[in-house]
Amino acid sequence: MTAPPTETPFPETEEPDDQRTAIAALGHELRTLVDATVTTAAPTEILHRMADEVRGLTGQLTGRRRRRAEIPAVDEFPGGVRMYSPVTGLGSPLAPPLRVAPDGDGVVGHCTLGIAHEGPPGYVHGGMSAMLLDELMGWACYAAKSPAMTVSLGMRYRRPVPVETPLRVHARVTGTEDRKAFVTGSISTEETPSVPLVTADAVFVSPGPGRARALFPST
Ligand SMILES: CCCCCCCCCC(=O)SCCNC(=O)CCNC(=O)[C@H](O)C(C)(C)COP(=O)(O)OP(=O)(O)OC[C@H]1O[C@@H](n2cnc3c(N)ncnc32)[C@H](O)[C@@H]1OP(=O)(O)O
Repeated sequence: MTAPPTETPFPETEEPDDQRTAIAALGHELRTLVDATVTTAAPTEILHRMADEVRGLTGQLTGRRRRRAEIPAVDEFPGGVRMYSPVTGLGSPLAPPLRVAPDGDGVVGHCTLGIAHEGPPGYVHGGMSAMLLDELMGWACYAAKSPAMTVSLGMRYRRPVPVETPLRVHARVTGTEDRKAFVTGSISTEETPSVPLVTADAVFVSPGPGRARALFPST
């Protein structure tokens, strides 16, 4: 039977910025590895050797720093840095990562998706498009001073989204009603931002105070 993972907090002497730099450096190398893994033509003996070597490397990432729902010390939640977000996290091997900035009355995100995010050959998986938009629409709610969670998300896939192509994602809150925010979003290429490839409409709801405490006890 496997022993339960031990808690290994960051040493208290480490500055969050130093931790973030190291986390981002590892995230970058892991994303590069993921990209190489899904595009390699290396022979099977190399793949077997790599599997052994990666297993050895994984063994060096000892301990377990986080319990479920615990917010990492390097994060600012809600609305700030999230090092391990699967969308924006510089430390996540899963994230593109999406770079987010304010844009007029909404927010804009920039990223390039790779072959690891492919659905139809040469084009982005529809679930990835939904994930980018869901996240950025959440940022639009936060920018509108109303941190909220998605309760419904409608997607319209108009044209396929190309991989290995710089993308522009946009989102803004179009209206509010009590704790509800109505949000729209779109994905286009950076080259042709006026042509939306995917559009989305969503409803977000800010959890009431009691609900928020129950959902996010670490805040
Ligand atoms: C807080 C910051 C978080 C930032 C993270 C950003 C991450 C990116 C976005 C995500 O991926 S979030 C993850 C996916 N979403 C979820 O897991 C949410 C699951 N849903 C819930 O946990 C609860 O619905 C929620 C906490 C959001 C709200 O529960 P509450 O108990 O506080 O609210 P309530 O159920 O009373 O609903 C409030 C209002 O919203 C309305 N509503 C609920 N679901 C709806 C729906 N599907 N469509 C339209 N309206 C809806 C509901 O009718 C009501 O309207 P009225 O006040 O007019 O009656």
